[in-house]
Order: sequence, then structure tokens, then C-alpha cells
Amino acid sequence: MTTTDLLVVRGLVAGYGAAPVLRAIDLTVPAGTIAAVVGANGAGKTTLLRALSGMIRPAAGQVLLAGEDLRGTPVEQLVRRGMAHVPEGRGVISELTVDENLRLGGLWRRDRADAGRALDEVYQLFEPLARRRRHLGHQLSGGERQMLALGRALVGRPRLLLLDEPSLGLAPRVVARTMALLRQLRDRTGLTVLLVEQNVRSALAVADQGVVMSLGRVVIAAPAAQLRDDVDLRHAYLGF
Ligand SMILES: Nc1ncnc2c1ncn2[C@@H]1O[C@H](COP(=O)(O)OP(=O)(O)OP(=O)(O)O)[C@@H](O)[C@H]1O
Repeated sequence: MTTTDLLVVRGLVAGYGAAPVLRAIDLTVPAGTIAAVVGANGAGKTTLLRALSGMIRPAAGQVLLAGEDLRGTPVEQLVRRGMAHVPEGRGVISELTVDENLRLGGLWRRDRADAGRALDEVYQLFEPLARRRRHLGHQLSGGERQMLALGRALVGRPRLLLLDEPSLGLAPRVVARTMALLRQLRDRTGLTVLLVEQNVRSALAVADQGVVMSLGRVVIAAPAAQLRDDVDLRHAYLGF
């Protein structure tokens, strides 16, 4: 595992109108690690992912991906540089088949042969998707749709995966499987993950770093183990 910082965020300010939601976010995520972003409803977690993936334009601050400043970079270029965003609600296209949805994730890649290999790898990783290649998006269960959204992102071979609430609406067993998969991807491929989760326990169990947000700021960024084990910290910042 490399110790290079893949994502560095400095003084990021962003929002939807005149009043900013993110108020000077600072964040560092080393390559090959999982950072879990947790915090109360409305803290700005989803907004942070949107600002990083170019869905909303930051008003101020700096985002570096592997040392490269991303300011002004079009969304399509962000994808080419290795950023993949799986939004809350997942964005699976209901009218397309599993296979078509997955192929969308690799359409932009010039290396067609490797895009094909990445697709095969995703089918190996998600066996239920391989069995349902011809099924339409709307015929899938919630857990399968989550797999599909994640799989589609992975077909692009991202370096940084921005994952918003993957556990939303899923059975505990499926949540556990998703978290185990993230750990496996980190360990086997060196994938770096910024994981936004309401399910704090599950997220901290899999993460290397815990990032607690409140009112548009990062109030603590610490090793996940420290947040898990320190009762005072948990009471103060996470309420359990
Ligand atoms: N599209 C939007 N337009 C205007 N304001 C928005 C929009 N999306 C979110 N907000 C506001 O931004 C603030 C932060 O929301 P955000 O969704 O980032 O929080 P969150 O920490 O992800 O919370 P949750 O866990 O509830 O999704 C909230 O006050 C919310 O009302």
C-alpha cells in the first residue's frame, strides 16, 4: 500500500445558492485507503461528493487528485483522471439491461480491450449480475442495483471511488457484503474510497480514516480505529 496522498482538499467552499453549504473543508485521503465521511443529516456529506465530482462548482478552495489541481476540469475529464461517483439513489438506468448499464461505465475508455477485461472482472466480482446480464434495471432488487451501480463505476477502473450511502435501504447482510467488497478492492487493487454513510458503525468498521462533518465543516479526521474505540470521541461526535 502506497502512502501517497491521492486526494487533497483544501479550503473547499461550495453550495447551491448564495449561502455556502461547505465552509472550508480540508481533507486528505492517502492512496489505497478508505475514508468514511459521517455526520448528522444536512452536514454536507453529499454536497462534498458533488463538489468533488464536478456536479456543483466550488466557490473557493483547491482539490488535488494525485497532485493535480482539478479546478475548472470538466466532469468528463475528471472521470478520465480516475474519479468515479456513485450517487445516492445509484442512477441505474431501469430501461437498460445489466450488461448495457455496465458497458456504459466503460464507453469513454479508449483501451477497448481493457474495458472488456474490466467488465469480465466485474462479472466475476458480482456473480448475481453475471446471472442477470439480460435483466432490465427495474427487475433487480435493491442490493443488485447497488452492485450494478458499483460495478458500472469499476468498469472505468477508477483510482478514487466516491460512494454515497451504499447501505441505504439494504438488508444488514447485503450491507456487510458491500463493505467487505470495498475492503477487498482496497486490498487487491489499491482502490481509494471516500465513503459517505449514515450507517456509522459499518462504515467505521471498514474504513481506515473516519471523517466527521458538522454544519459544513470537518470537525474531526482521525484513524477509524480511534473513533471506533474511544468512547468519549464517539459520544462527542457521533452520539453513540
Ligand atoms: N439541490 C439542493 N439545492 C439546495 N440546497 C440543497 C440541495 N441539496 C442539499 N441542499 C442543502 O445542503 C445542505 C447539506 O445537504 P447534504 O445533502 O449535503 O447533507 P448530508 O450530510 O449528505 O445529509 P443527508 O445525510 O441528509 O443526505 C442541507 O441544508 C440541504 O438542505
